Amino acid sequence: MSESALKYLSGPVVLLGAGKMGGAMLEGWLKLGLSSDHAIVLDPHMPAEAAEALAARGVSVNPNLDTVSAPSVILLAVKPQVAPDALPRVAPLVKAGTVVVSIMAGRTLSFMTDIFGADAALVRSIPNTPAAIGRGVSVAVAGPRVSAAQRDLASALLSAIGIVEWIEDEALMDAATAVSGSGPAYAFLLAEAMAQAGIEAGLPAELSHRIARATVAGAGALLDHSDLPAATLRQNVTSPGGTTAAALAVLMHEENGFGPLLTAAIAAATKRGKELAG
Ligand SMILES: NC(=O)c1ccc[n+]([C@@H]2O[C@H](COP(=O)([O-])OP(=O)(O)OC[C@H]3O[C@@H](n4cnc5c(N)ncnc54)[C@H](OP(=O)(O)O)[C@@H]3O)[C@@H](O)[C@H]2O)c1
Ligand code: PRO
Repeated sequence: MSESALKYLSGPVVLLGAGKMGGAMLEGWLKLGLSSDHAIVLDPHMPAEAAEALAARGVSVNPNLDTVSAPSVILLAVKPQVAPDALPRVAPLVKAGTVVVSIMAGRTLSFMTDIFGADAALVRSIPNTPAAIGRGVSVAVAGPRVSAAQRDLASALLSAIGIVEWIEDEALMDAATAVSGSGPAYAFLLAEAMAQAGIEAGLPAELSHRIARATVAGAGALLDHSDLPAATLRQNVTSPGGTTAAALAVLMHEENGFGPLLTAAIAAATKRGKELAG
């Protein structure tokens, strides 16, 4: 039900918050066939130029809410911290048949139920920024009122920006957010840190940045194209007694290596997700 789900919606898709992630999702939907006259963006401080560019493509930007007909979907893409102010404004738009999909980190189905009511069909999800090139990863959990058709529609909206993994247990969402939601930042940090380390090892700065970036990107592409486990791809780089083995002895140190460091980082992100729950 992917493309046709977006092409033949009965009501509009309302996007609350057209920032980095919401904006990338809107682009994905329009590319996959959502008619622009079925797209409504609510983002009160959007720069005039961006609002005009969307309006020129037929998207309705910040219309009077009284003129909005029963939405098929409302996608909540504001920051979790502004949710208590921003969400009640769209609550009256929720009608029978509307599915509300959140991409807010931390904010729980229970938090949304308090705003939209116990009868509302609610999905909590977490995408990531490779969504901007259609390579996102989204993890999603459906609330009890979500019908099979609404789950398919939420899947179609999230599939427009990459792959979707549905889970049944909402308690896993903060850890999933820490791994895939925040995860691209860890990979970008790896490229930054490798470039800096190369400079400290004597490489000219520009060369170091270029080869570190291309190496992280190339390794990601190889991981994507290969059927081999990541550990095998790593072993394929590692000649016995060679240079990689010397580096990995540092990076795979049981106490101070990458493993315990990432475990601590992901625990910190998971904890922050719980704090944002509200
Ligand atoms: N970025 C990520 O990697 C990522 C990944 C997964 C999930 N998320 C989630 O996605 C959500 C958005 O994150 P983001 O990175 O896209 O942030 P962002 O770029 O700041 O986007 C949020 C947008 O909402 C707008 N906004 C603020 N108050 C609003 C209101 N009352 N009504 C409507 N729009 C309002 C903001 O406008 P102003 O700039 O004018 O305030 C901004 O355009 C967050 O909940 C985050 O947890 C983000
Ligand atoms: N970006 C959001 C944050 O940092 C959610 C996951 C990625 O909170």
